[in-house]
Amino acid sequence: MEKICVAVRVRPPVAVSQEISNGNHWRVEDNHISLLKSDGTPISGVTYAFDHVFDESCTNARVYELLTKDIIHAAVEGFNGTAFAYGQTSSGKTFTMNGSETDPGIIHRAVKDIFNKIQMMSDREFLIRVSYMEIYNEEINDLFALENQKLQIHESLERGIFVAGLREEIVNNAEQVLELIAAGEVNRHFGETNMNVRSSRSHTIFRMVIESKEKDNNSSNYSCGDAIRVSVLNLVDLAGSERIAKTGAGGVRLKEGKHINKSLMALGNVINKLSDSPKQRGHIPYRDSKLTRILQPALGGNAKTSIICTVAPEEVHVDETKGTLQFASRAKRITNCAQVNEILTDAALLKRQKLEIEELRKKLEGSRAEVLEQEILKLRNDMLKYEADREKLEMQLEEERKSHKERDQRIREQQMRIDNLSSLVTFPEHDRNSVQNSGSQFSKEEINDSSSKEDVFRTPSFKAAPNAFVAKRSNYSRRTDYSPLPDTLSNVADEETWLKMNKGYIADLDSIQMTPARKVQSFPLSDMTPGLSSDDYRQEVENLRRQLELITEEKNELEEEISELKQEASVIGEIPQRLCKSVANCKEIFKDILLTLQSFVPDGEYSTTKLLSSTSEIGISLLSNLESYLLVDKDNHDSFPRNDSLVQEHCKVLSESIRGTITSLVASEKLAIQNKEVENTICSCDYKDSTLEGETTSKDKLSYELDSIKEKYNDLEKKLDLNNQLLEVSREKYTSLERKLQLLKGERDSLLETVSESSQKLALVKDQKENVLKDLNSEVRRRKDLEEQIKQFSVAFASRQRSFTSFQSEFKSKIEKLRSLDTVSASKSLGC
Ligand SMILES: Nc1ncnc2c1ncn2[C@@H]1O[C@H](COP(=O)(O)OP(=O)(O)OP(=O)(O)O)[C@@H](O)[C@H]1O
Repeated sequence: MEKICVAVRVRPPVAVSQEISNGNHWRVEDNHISLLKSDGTPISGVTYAFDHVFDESCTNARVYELLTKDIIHAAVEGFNGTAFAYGQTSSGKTFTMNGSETDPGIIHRAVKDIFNKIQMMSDREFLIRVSYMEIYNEEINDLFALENQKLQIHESLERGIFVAGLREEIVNNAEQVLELIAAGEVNRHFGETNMNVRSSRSHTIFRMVIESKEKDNNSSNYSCGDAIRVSVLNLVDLAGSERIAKTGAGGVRLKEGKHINKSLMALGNVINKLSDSPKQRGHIPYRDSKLTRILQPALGGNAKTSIICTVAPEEVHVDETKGTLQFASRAKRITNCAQVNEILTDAALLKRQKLEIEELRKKLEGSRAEVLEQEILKLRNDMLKYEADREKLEMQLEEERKSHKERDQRIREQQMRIDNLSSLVTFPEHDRNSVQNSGSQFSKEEINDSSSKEDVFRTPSFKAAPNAFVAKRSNYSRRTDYSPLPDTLSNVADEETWLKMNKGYIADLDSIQMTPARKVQSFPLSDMTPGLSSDDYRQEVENLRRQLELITEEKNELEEEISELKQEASVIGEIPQRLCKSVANCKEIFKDILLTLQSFVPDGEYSTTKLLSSTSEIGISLLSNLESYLLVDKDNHDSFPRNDSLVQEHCKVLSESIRGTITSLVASEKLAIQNKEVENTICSCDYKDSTLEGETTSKDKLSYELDSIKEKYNDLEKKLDLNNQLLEVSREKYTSLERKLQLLKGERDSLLETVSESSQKLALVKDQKENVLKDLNSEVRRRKDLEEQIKQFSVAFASRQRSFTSFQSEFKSKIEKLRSLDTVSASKSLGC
């Protein structure tokens, strides 16, 4: 694991635009860069440290030497490498990557350096392919072939991420490459903005694929000439982030600027995520832009990477410069895991073993007897070890076979479970109907929608198992004109897989893993299919099952709540009926009261009769109104709360008018009494006793009736109050019920969402399962090949054993001869 190398380069304060060139505001000291106050002292807290910080006087040669050279050399040795320039517009990215006539840039120097280094490596032969592309407005164009526009990014097991249809030129020397680059530059999108007269309007990626293998010189060493190293070197000149206001972009420039900023933001997001600790990291959004997708192996993957962040020193750019420095700080935290991408073929392995045997044979021939004996012993031991290894391998194979069978079985079981879950997740038709009938808010559209979604999820999109970012080249020697075009576009690995793949692992190719001499590490099966191991798979299905149980529980609870709500609604529905009844009672009582009152009115008292009859009319009409409102409310729940205030108003009017009537009646009563008193004084004394007695009786009767009326009135008022209270309570209940209903609706929606998510997950699991099945099939095929190879090895071992036995007997006889010679010479010397 190694950190990405990050450097910052400050451009000289050139007058790109007269009004914005106003001096230097940054100080560079060693590998630090600080923002200065107006008095030239550094502002505390605005100092950044990087692997290198280059000031304005620094040349491209120095930048190359310190930052990029190692990566270039490593690429020749078989490591993937990426160098890219990042920074705001006009900060010097293109200058750094392409350079000038007098000071060539990184690309130029890298190309020359690669060919120089190759020349020095006389023991290896190289095949170099170059390509040059640009990402313009989120479209990939081939800079070597104008007709290749809008190219697509693909990912395959063999080649990792690649741009399909991109022209690759096989090159033999640096001059040829530089000519090709110059031709490609012509096709690049440049444009003039307020900030830069020649502003790059696209991201460009110059790519070199370096393949090498040892020269076949039949030397008797331990190396294996058939091992192939394949490395990819990307040299990237990004378009600059820009503020539309500053660049003055409009029309085409504005559109370009938007695309540039968007893809740079995606790059920033990827860098942000990668700079988090692996636990917090989560999903890395490589797929958010073409740029991040292409640079994926260089960002947190199997590559050595350097970033040069260019900044403009002027005060007007301070904010952008700070942004660039923050980006650089985050990038500094990213670690990559680069490894030599070496591919060992079967031929190479056999050759290596043959060389070893040859070496031993030579040793045996030229050595003394004891040494020979020791060697024979060693050979025998080795052979026994090989035998043991072979047996172990066979046992492993047997175990693999068994586990494969078990896995198969488990997958079948999981499939059944998934099918069951799928059928559970899909609401049964009668459920849907019942929900709809019971006034549930499941709309037809929603149900149709969910069912249509389900159909979509059922279509599996195949994603193949992962592999590493190296091409399988068992037939390499026969295919020097290897074409970058994909064999099939269906085997596209997903992002997480790719991420895992690039954590330093290299492809599992053919049967390489069984060879002890293999340098590179291979994936165990479980690593090859991250997230798809049977345990994970079972876990996933288990989670889904639990989720489904929860959902079913929630659904049941919701149904219970809905039935409770229905009950409450029916109770509320009855309230207006009850109110209606009590109003009808009130009406009757009111009529009675008025009739009684009228019966007390003496004949001829027109005003009182009129008063009473008008009160009766008003009262009865009010009560009838109230009754009719309640009857309407009974059928129409929506109007219920609105009419409530109206009813209260009517009740108020009614009680006031009744109160008024009674007051006027009491007043007329008093008046009648006064009149009577006056009459009494005028009347003769003879009649005094008898009249007084009669009056007292009628007065008592009247006051008794009045009291009973008052009582009835009070009862009526109480009842009205009660009704009002009831109305208030039912209104509150109605509101709370409505609130509950809203909540339930929300819950139901979220439930539907969860169900659809579960369906999605199920579909995903199905996909994964299919992938696992496919993997398993390929695994079976691989196992078969393996078995075949083991057989071949067994045969080879047997023949070797035979040759060793013959060697042994040959050497034994030689030793015997030597011994007899020794004995003869000893006896001769004794005889002498
Ligand atoms: N280190 C440097 N020394 C001298 N001149 C420089 C340096 N860096 C940049 N320049 C000059 O500044 C101007 C803008 O630089 P350049 O075009 O490389 O910027 P850029 O970051 O690539 O801009 P854009 O993103 O708009 O393409 C050019 O004229 C370039 O020659």
